[in-house]
Amino acid sequence: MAAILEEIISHKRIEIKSLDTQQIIRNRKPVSFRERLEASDTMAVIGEVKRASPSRGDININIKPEGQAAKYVSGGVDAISVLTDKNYFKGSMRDLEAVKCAVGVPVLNKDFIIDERQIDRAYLYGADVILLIVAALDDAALKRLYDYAGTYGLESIVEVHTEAEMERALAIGPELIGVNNRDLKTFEVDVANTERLLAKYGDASTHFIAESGIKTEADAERMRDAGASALLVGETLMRAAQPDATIRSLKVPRR
Ligand SMILES: O=C(O)c1ccccc1NCC(=O)[C@H](O)[C@H](O)COP(=O)(O)O
Repeated sequence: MAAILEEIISHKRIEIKSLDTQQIIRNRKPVSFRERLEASDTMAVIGEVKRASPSRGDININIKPEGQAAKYVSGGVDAISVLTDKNYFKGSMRDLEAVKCAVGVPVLNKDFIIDERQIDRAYLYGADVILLIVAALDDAALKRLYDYAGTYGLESIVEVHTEAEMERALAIGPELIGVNNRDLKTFEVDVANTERLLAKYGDASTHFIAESGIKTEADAERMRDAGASALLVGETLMRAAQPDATIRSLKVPRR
């Protein structure tokens, strides 16, 4: 595991000790990102609320998440990702809740999930989708957490960066796989990683989401041509003067 991921996960182990295991009333039906993606004739875009990151430091820390989310929606975003980790990304579950209250599109709880209680919390705060990072989980935990999210009707994006992780992800038959272009060992970002992995695995019956380092319409076209049907975009939108216009430019027609 990359050193930064190891460090984040060891903080998560401490964080989850104080998570409440209260009984959760399952009376909310999550909004499906997969259905929206399948109905779209353009590249789907997940806009991310990302105040800061380990690789970039502060990006836009004083942002109002609900205001940023509203700009994303006016650009036609298909889902909104909210980074809720506090220590490394300066986010919170309150950010996610604020976004959920402000928009109707699916909301992704972007965090480092290693325990069922984090999934309970994601549902409780209004998430529709969660992220499971293959590099942070063994096979048994990956399957267990994937299935557990499904009991709430939450969709999971199963994130990979390497071929070995792709093999492990495909073994559980997920509907959504995120291909991260960021190497967490070096922080190097290269959209060619999606091209490389999808040249080998692009025929699998799943939806591929290209994550990280996407800036321009040309990047979106490259990701589409590689076989991705969605993009996850953080820093570019957080720094954009007009995020709505940037989103429109990334929603390139599907082939
Ligand atoms: O962004 C980081 O520095 C980072 C470091 C360690 C673990 C995860 C990290 N990023 C999470 C993400 O996956 C990105 O926020 C997401 O893919 C958007 O990336 P970008 O468009 O490049 O901001």
